[in-house]
Amino acid sequence: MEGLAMAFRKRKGGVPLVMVTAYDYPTARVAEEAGVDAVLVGDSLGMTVLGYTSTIPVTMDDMVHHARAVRRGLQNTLLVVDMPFLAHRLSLEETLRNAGRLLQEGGADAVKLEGGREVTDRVAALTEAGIPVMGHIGLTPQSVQQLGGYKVQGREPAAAEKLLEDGRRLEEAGCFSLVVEGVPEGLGAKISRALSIPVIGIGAGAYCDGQVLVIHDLLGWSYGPKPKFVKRYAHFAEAAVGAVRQYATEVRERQFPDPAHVYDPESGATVR
Ligand SMILES: Nc1nc(=O)c2c([nH]1)NC[C@@H]1CN(c3ccc(C(=O)N[C@@H](CCC(=O)O)C(=O)O)cc3)CN21
Ligand SMILES: CC(C)C(=O)C(=O)O
Ligand SMILES: [Mg+2]
Repeated sequence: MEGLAMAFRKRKGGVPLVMVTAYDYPTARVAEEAGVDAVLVGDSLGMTVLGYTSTIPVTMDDMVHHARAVRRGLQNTLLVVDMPFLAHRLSLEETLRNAGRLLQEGGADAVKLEGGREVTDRVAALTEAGIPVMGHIGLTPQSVQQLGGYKVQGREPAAAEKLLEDGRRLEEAGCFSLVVEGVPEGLGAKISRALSIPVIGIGAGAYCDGQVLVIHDLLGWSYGPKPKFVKRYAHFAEAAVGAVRQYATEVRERQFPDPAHVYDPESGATVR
């Protein structure tokens, strides 16, 4: 018996790994029933379910709250929870305390944190403390103010080389897997080939060891930005508006509730 994160790490080189975000009990149930390999409680929850325009306002308490709901919806699926803005930036001690909360209170199997070579000391400390860490480089949304928007990263050769080296150092520091976001397909391929841990891409092309998408994006239930890498597999927002409209019409036309949805229905329409 070994941990889910270590089992995930070993699956590099096989069938591509599938990760999807979840933010609450129903999205977790959907992910697990669909048979994904890992679920991520992403700090993207700030945008998808809390209505913020970035991930910056998301707090540790937010992450714990949503992780607990997702945990209740999962049985055997690896649960990774994002460290939110600054949760791993203040000190080693704060980093350990925050990651510890995600495991102890949130029920996470592993944490994910944004950053390259500048966070390898924290990756090593967490790993030594028994906390599996997934890295995240490239388009790192917590640095949106510095990046000047959600822009593709690593297009210049020097920037690409730096990201590749960041990946190498994160693996060396102990990451069991690495998310690479928003880079040209060739760089996603190069990083995946260079590392021995699974590289999970989002907007990083077809040659990564796995893919991750925000569940609201793939369900067609997002209201925020629409990155090029998103493919919609359903149209939930449209379907939901249609359903609520129909309900409203039926109430206004006294078609709902009908006898099937009433206790001890009266026999005639004359009661009204
Ligand atoms: N719903 C949702 N899906 C996500 O994938 C996601 C979030 N929210 N929130 C956090 C970050 C933000 N993400 C984003 C947001 C926008 C773009 C975007 O519009 N990118 C441009 C690239 C422009 C360029 O060429 O540099 C695009 O057109 O795809 C990318 C990633 C990814 N993450
Ligand atoms: C998109 C993934 C990688 C993420 O970090 C998030 O959902 O917050
Ligand atoms: Mg995130």
